[in-house]
Amino acid sequence: MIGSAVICLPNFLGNLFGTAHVRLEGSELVLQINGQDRRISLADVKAFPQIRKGWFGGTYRFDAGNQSFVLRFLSRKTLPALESAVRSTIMELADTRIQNIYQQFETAAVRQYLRDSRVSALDEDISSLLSLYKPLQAESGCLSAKRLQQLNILSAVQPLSSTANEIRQRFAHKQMSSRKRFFDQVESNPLTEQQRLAVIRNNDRNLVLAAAGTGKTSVIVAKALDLIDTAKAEPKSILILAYNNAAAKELRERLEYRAEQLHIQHDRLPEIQTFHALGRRILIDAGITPSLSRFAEDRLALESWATSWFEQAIQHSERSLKMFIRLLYPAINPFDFKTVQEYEEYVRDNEYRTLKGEQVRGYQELLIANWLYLHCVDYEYEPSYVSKRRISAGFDYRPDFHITGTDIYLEHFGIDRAGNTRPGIDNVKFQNEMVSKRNLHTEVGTTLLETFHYNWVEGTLEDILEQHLTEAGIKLYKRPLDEVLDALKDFGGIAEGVARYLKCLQAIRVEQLSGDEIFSRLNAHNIANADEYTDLLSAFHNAYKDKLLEEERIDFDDMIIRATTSVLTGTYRSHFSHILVDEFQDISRARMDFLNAMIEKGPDPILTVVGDDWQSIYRFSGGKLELTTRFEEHVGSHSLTRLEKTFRYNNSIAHTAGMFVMANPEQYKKEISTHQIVASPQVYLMDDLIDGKPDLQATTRQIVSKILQHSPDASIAVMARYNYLLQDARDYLDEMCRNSNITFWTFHGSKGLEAGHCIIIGLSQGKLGFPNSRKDELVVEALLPSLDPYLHSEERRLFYVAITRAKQKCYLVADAAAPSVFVEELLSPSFEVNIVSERFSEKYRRLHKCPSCTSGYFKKQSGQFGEYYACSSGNACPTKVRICKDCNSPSVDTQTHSVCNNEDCASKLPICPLCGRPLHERAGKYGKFYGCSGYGIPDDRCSYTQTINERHQ
Ligand SMILES: Nc1ncnc2c1ncn2[C@@H]1O[C@H](COP(=O)(O)OP(=O)(O)OP(=O)(O)O)[C@@H](O)[C@H]1O
Repeated sequence: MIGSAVICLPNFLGNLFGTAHVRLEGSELVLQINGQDRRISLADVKAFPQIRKGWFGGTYRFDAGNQSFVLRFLSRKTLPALESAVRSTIMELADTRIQNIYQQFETAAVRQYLRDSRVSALDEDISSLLSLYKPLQAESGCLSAKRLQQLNILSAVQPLSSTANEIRQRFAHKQMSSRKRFFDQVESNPLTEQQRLAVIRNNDRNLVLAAAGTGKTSVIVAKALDLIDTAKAEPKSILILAYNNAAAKELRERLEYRAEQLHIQHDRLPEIQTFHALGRRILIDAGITPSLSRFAEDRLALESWATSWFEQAIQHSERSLKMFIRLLYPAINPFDFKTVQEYEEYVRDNEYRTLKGEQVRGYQELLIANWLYLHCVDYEYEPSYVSKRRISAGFDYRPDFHITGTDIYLEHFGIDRAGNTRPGIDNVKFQNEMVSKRNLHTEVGTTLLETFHYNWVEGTLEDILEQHLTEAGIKLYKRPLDEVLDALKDFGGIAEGVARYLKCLQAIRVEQLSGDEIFSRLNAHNIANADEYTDLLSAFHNAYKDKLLEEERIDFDDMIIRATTSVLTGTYRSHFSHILVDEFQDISRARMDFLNAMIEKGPDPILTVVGDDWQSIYRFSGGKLELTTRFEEHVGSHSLTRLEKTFRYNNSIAHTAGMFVMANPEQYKKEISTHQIVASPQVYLMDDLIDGKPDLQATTRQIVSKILQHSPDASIAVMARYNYLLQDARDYLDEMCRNSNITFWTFHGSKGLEAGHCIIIGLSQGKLGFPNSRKDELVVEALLPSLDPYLHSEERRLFYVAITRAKQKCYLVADAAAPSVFVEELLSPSFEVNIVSERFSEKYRRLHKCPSCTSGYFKKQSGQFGEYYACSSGNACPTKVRICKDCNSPSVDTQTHSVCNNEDCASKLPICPLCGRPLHERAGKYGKFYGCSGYGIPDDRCSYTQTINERHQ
């Protein structure tokens, strides 16, 4: 019986101090303190109350809820009756309490996947229940057999923090069998065990980590339908977020089709939205009518607005114009390169164009050229010197600048104040060459003006130029601003700057950077002129925001940012209890903030994200890979499910692509198994040569016709890093496309697609090669989400995406003379690539290897004077190479001979040590001798001669 009114009064001391009395009313203990009643439910007490009788009366102590109570100076006479009544009431409550807690446990951990957020509260309840009733287990008759059993179960699972995983496994195991029929039928093929687990696991946060072709879409479809089929969630409370419209459409179609197969009605399907569409709807719900700016969808309109903004900004202000010119190219300091290779690759892959439009070697040359142009000084860059005289072996003397119409030359020497050269350059040799150049000018009677790297470092380069030229009698005038602006437009400088600053704007918007943050990011990346860039970018960003405000429009970033604010401020209330996100590896900071707001303000939702860290390729639009690779750190505790069985491609493609992408230690390690098993490599490496000459068109056509010959219905994708290569391919394959299934994808555009055969072209080194390693994007790079430090990490993932589009065979077409570094990596036997072309053999590669550059190879080119070899390091390479007259291989100049690189030929052509022209055998009155072939050249006659065995002049 509950409800005997028992009262325990204070004793005389209690009365004196005005202490409480305690009474039991039903299942409530009422403490009367200072005339006020305080009611405590005995269903909340954590342990039996303790009484103590002392000299000054009884003490009553108990814990309830989160509070402990100690009542003193109680009447010793009435205390035992109260204690016994309270004790019996607690015992009478045992049945209900055990049942309640057990039910809570059952609901949270047996009928559902145990959520992390439930563990600690449940653990606490179970632990107080056990401490209260466990000791009474032995007292016969106290508890029913059922309650005893429940108590035992609760005792066995305690503490939940340790047993949670086992409990979850048991749950998953049971679901596997009870939901087998569903899992077998929900997709066109039975789900794999991993896919089933991804559906079953409904922790607060769930990460489904997949690889290409492992059925991520299948998992999302199955998970949504499972929630509906089991009535775990109302369709309206499920939200699926797709990366873009195309992905949302595909998901919608697949979901509708599968739902139909399962007889789930069309109106019982969840919402599939892109982040933007949802953001827009939230804003509408919150009473804001968002009109999308035309800039968001019309790239040309944005470019044209940005172009006129920059033109306006610079055409009336000399300061702004100069700043624009100065910032157009990154101020790279050659002394900052740690290795020669780094420097060579930098020169190879980057372009500095002067206001006159010519390409120069580096930033300091650019400054000089532009300074001359701005001061109306006509010049030629790296002209042939009046004499073909050599300064060093294999290299004609070409001074940096010649002032047109004069005999004045300008050399910019790369040394610091102490006379040191940049790392990797032989200091002594360089100093000797400087002396030789000076001597040559003296000998020939030309004027040499000198500037130095340290002038630039000290900020005096332009002053010194002015001083030298004035002293040399050159008149300097300021070129009118409109002429300079026209020059900028003519060589594409404005367009180049605008394109880059628009990328910066995108990064600033998506990362939501303030002016201070822009500056600190640029600074952290050692960008020279960071303060000027910050001013320029902040002004550009403000102008953009003003433009949107003026037109009362928003852009895509606003949609998400403002929707997040609506969720956080409560103007929009989220009703989604399950949020599923596709392509999580490319999620941006702004999108994650939006998700966090939906979680914080929503009805305790479960978040499931599906992604593949190997396929994260959208950093340029804000993709923050670390949210996936460091999920625990950023998002919190979660259940992880890996999808490692791929249905798209065979073990050969999986092995090559997987090993390649995992070379970066920052990527998750995965063991990919494949549905299709083949015995031989299906990734083929071919060169682009036809009859020994590079011919990409003919090579691609040849591969396509071979594929069609074997399987006329084959689906073929021609893929490249850049669109322009595909544009060409579309043209030259036009005819073949008419009767066959050929598509053209950029690597980025191929995401989510597949074809039987993939032909990957453009795998060369260089500026438009792959991987892309241009430094002019440094400012953009600094503003984008941080990148893992592994070299070319994003481009590596891009290559992984490209290779894994192929279901059967993947053909890599590379420039054998200067293959992409990725192709060089794939040459290692551990990749098991089928190397079709012998041009990739060690011997052939040695034959084309440039002896002066670390990663340069000689490539045959055609020019107005016929064919010639050039080193792939471009401007960075000082080597002079000719075509060997005996075997057509590259032949490299030394001081006295041009020596064929082909070890089987080893032909040696004697050349003139003074001017590098070939020596011809001649007959004289003292016998045969070699004479320089430059003897008959009127303007630069070289009369060098040499006896056949012994040299003399
Ligand atoms: N359990 C399965 N059994 C057989 N085939 C499956 C299974 N799950 C998915 N597939 C098939 O595998 C192919 C790839 O699936 P899906 O498009 O979902 O992969 P994905 O992981 O999204 O690929 P990617 O990341 O490359 O875009 C589809 O043709 C799909 O039907």
